[in-house]
This record gives sequence, C-alpha cells and structure tokens, in this order.
Amino acid sequence: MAEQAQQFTFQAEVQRLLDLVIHSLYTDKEIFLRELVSNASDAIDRLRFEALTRSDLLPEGHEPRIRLIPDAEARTLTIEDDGIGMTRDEVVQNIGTIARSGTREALAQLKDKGDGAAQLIGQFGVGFYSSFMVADRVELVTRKAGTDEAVRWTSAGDGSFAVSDAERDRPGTSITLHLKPVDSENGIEDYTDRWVLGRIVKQHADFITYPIVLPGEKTEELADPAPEKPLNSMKPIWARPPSEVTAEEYADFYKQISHDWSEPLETIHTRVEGLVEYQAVLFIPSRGANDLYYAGFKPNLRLYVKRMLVRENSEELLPRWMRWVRGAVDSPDLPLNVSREMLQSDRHVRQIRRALTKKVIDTLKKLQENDRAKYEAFWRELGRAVKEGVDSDFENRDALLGLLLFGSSREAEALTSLAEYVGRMPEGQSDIWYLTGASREQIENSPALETFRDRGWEVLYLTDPVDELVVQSVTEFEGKKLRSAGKGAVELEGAEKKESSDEQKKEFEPFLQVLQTRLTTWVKEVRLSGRLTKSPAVLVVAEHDYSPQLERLMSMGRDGIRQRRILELNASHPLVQGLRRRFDANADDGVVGDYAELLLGWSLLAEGSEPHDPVRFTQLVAGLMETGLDSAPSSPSAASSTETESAPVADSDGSVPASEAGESEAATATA
Ligand SMILES: Nc1ncnc2c1ncn2[C@@H]1O[C@H](COP(=O)(O)OP(=O)(O)OP(=O)(O)O)[C@@H](O)[C@H]1O
Repeated sequence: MAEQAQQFTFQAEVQRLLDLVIHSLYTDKEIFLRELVSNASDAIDRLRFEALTRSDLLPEGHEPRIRLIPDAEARTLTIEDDGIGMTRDEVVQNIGTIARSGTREALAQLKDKGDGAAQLIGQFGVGFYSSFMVADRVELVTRKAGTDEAVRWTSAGDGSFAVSDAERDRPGTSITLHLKPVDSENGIEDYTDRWVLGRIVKQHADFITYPIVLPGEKTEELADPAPEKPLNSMKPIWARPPSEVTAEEYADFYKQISHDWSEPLETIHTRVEGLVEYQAVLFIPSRGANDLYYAGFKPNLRLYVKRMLVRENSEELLPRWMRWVRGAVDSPDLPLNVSREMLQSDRHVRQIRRALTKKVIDTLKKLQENDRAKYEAFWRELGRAVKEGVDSDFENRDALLGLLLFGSSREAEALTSLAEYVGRMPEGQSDIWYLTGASREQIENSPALETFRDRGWEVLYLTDPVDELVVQSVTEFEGKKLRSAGKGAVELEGAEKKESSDEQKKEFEPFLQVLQTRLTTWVKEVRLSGRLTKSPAVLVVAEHDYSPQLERLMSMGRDGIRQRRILELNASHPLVQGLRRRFDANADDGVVGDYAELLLGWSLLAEGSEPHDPVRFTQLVAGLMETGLDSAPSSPSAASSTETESAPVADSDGSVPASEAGESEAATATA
C-alpha cells in the first residue's frame, strides 16, 4: 500500500535561492543540464570510491552511464545515473537545506531580486536547484547503493517538497523535469529535442568521464533500438593537450567542479612526467567562496588516481592558505585507497604539492607583472588569504612578500607592493614604515604620521586584521627593516638635531617625570617625540609591544587588561611649552596633573580609542570649557592667537584657559 507523501518546507535560504533561480533573468538556462550531469557524475565517482572497500556495492559488470531520456509528448526530460543514490534522510538533508554556513549567511543578506541578484547567484552552489529554471515541477527518484528502498522527492519550487516511497530496480538516481513551455525569447529551448541535448552536452559537459547517452532511436529498418552512443568524448580535461582545450571548455569544467557560475580568473594546466607523474588543471577564482574564512572550509580540489576520484576536497595538495584554488589533480603514482594520514606523509604527494604551490605562486607573479588591474582584482578578493601564507608558509615566504599589496599614504585608492615602495624611498629614508589601524581614515588622522608627512616619507596603511600577523612575522624586505610608525622612538636625523634634542631632553626631564607619575596607571613612559610636528601629543607603544589595533582585536568583546603605552609630547607645541612653564613656575601646580590626563585622553581620542575613564575625562573637559568662558574675551574674534596672547595664564582656581586641550594653540600661547 502506498504511503502518504510526507510534506516538508524548504529551509528559508533554499526557498530564497529557488526564487532567485526562478525569477532572475539568467540567460544561460541550458546549463541546468551541466549541473545535473555533474551531480550524476559525482554520484558515480562516489559509488566507485565506496566500492573500493565494499565490492558488494557494485552490481556485476557495472558500466556506469548517465542517460538522458526525453519525452516530447509528456514534455519531460529525465536524467538518470548509476551512481550512489541517496537514502530518505539524505534526500531531505541534501535537497532541502543548505549546509554551508557561509552560503546561508550570504543568502540571508541578499535581498533584492534585480540584476544584482542575477549576478550574485553565481556565488552559490545552485546545482540541483537550477532545474527550476527550465521546469515547473521536478521529480527525483533515488535508491542508495546497498539498500533496497527507493524514495521519491517532488516539488514545484514553491516553498515545499514531498517525499514518499518509490520503486527503483537498481541503485542510482533519476531526475524528471516537467519542462516549462519552449520560450526562445527567454532562453528556454526544447530540451526534449535530441539534437539540442547533444549540442548542450558537447558544449558544456564534454569532459564528463562517464558516457552520457540518449536512448537508441527506433528506426523502420531496425527492430531493436540502435546502440547508445555517448554524446561526450569522455576525455578528462587534464588529460588533453592544453593547446586543444578551449577557454570555454576550461570554464565549463571549472563551473562543474566549483558550482561557481562566474568565470575563473586564471587557469593553470600542467602535465608532468618524470620522477613523479601528474596532470593538473587548477583555477584561480575571480571570487573567494563565502565561507573561505570559516574553520570548516574545505578546498574545492579534486584528487584523482588514474581517473578515479579519491578525494573531492583534498587538503593535502596545496598549503592551507591556497584553499581558494580549485581544480583537479590526477596522478598514477598514488595508491587508490589512500587515507588522509597516508596522503599527508606520501612522498609523491609532497612533491606534487611543492610543485603545484610554486606553479600557483608563479602564475600570480606573472599576473602581477603583466596585468596589474587583474592582479589587483585578485588581491582585493583573496589577498587576505595570501597574507596568511606569509605567516605560515616559510618555504615560499620570500616569493609571497613580493606578492603583497598595501594601501599607503601616497594615493588614496592605489595599492603598492613592497618593491614599489622601496623604489620610491627618498634619500635619507632607510626603513619601510607602516601603521596598522581599523581603517584608512583612522590611520590618516593619527598624529604619529606627522613627521613622515613633513619628510615626504610614504607610510603603508595596514587596515586588514591579518596585517598584524604579517608584520609580526616579517621584519625585513630586501634588507630594509619594516617598522611601525606608532612603535618605538622615531629618531631625528642628523648629529646637530641629536645634540639639541639631548639638551632638550635634559631640560624637560623633571617635568616629564611629574606627568609620568600622574599617568603611571596607563602610561609607562612620558617622553619627547620625534614624530610630532603639529599635534601636542601622541600615544605610541614600545618596539615589541602590541599595536593598539592588535590589542583591540585581541580583547574583542572583553575587557582585557590594557598594556601600558608611551605618551610622547611635542616639545615645540605651545600647549606643551605653556604647561612646562606652569610647571617651572610651580612644580606642585594642580593644573599640570589635570592637563596630563587631558593630553592622555586627547591622544586616545585622536587614535580612535576611548579615554580610559570617559566620565573623568568629560568632567575635566567641562571644567576647562567653563574656565575658558570665564576668562575668554566676549568678542567672537577672541579665538585668534593675537587676542589671546594677552589672556591670563591661569584663573583664580589655577586652571589654564583653553578652548580645547588639543589643537588650540591660541589658548595656551601665553607668556
Ligand atoms: N544525482 C545525484 N545522486 C546522488 N546524490 C545527489 C545527486 N544530485 C544531488 N545529490 C546530492 O545532493 C547534494 C546537493 O546537490 P546540489 O547540486 O544542490 O549541490 P552541490 O553543489 O552539488 O553540492 P556540493 O556542495 O557537494 O558540491 C549533493 O551534494 C549530493 O549529495
């Protein structure tokens, strides 16, 4: 007795994907066939792989095929495979939910259904769902190898699907598309036409390694149908001479293995015969996968041994930072039933890995040299992963340094390599300078850059969190030190300057001591600055301490203990000079301590951080503003420095009048 069909609703993201598939104006509708045939081919691959250890799974004389069965009268097309099939649970799980969290998130964010959506759709593994571009109802019957039960899945793509028991005489899967009417204006052809099917297979699925066949045609002369003749050549793309493979064939192959519908950025086809033999077609994608930076991400790299797929997501053939590389590698030198552990320690695998890694790096290098725009497009998509390599791939570290690009103080939108930076270094500059921060804007506002600007020295702007990793592991490039503009002391160049600065240091010593004592909870040293030319103060860290950016990242969401930093003062700034005069006049003047705190709070705000004690800081600022009002002349032009020059040094309560603690030179330029 037939059981009642069980109804399920699609996961919200799947329905969204379906809506996009159905409504987006995707022109190339015929590629649904490539997607379904790819799934069929994968299913056969999986069965053959499973059968390596369970020979009972393969029926005697198993000659796997992918059959296309058109029915012009019923207006259906069935795609049938002798693959591994699915259990009931697998059907519900695989064809009803999206497992990959990155894809789910991206879909959840994707609201519009306009042209943008049509483009974006290429980012998701649409696979099976592409059937709904050409069919208004889809029926799938499948039986898992090694079981007797078959299951039927049906859906009209309208939010729900039904699952019920079914019959199937052998393992495998059949997918029947109830085709939409032919509509050539919208790119829907007659997919029951043998000629159309033959053309699509030839064009988009020629490289599938199993025969794709149409049922033999019955003719008047032949009582039995003519034998099935494969529509595809079945030659895997990597086994063909590169000169004979067209760009379109590579792109189709890429789309088959990646389910990314956008064109690959670069294709690498390599065939090596020697100590170790292998063939590989690798792709640099034009876009990184949505879940590339998730811990569970698996690379889209297939490993074949003599054309038998042994690993769909091989992590052994390329370093982890190259997990965005997609493609297929085939080698006859590896054992068929390879375990992960064996793969990792296999000598041949190691050799292949080394060679392929180098190949990809060389390709990127060439791209950087010959097509800068394309390389920058790659960099903006995947540069972050390359930076991971700098920290982890010691063998290729030097080559990777050459690939790095950064923003810099030179030009707002431009990216520069380290070599280009070094090439522009003016005389007198011996190090490569950078500053890390949350954004270009924040870095640009940092007072720590003042002297660099004045000297005309370029500073690299490191705004990506992984840049912190890069600069921790790279200390030199072409013999030039990489130095943070916000770390350690920046020396003034020239002997004369040094002498005068030594003298100044001595003069300021007692004053700085008092500030330091007042700020000791947060600051480990108060000293004179070599990097300030305009601002009164800046916070820096010692040479080997964490940068504020790294500290912020590490204490994300937690109240971490902050490391004590160094407060640098600009000795020639009127605010600092005025304050020192107050100190010289009366070493116990309470104003000096309050100003120390204000300067510290100001420096924190200037770099984009919060004052340590915002309440205390605002109180100090309010007090200062009040005094400013009490003492400032009533004329609106009072802000000019000439007017304030005659302003009193301090009020009766002992505070210095100033409109702002920071930039206002006027308020403190007093005698
Ligand atoms: N013909 C088939 N035989 C067996 N399983 C299939 C078949 N078609 C689809 N599947 C299963 O359904 C899953 C979802 O298919 P779909 O085409 O939507 O995504 P996919 O992108 O191929 O999946 P993957 O992320 O594994 O590449 C497949 O991963 C596979 O497990």
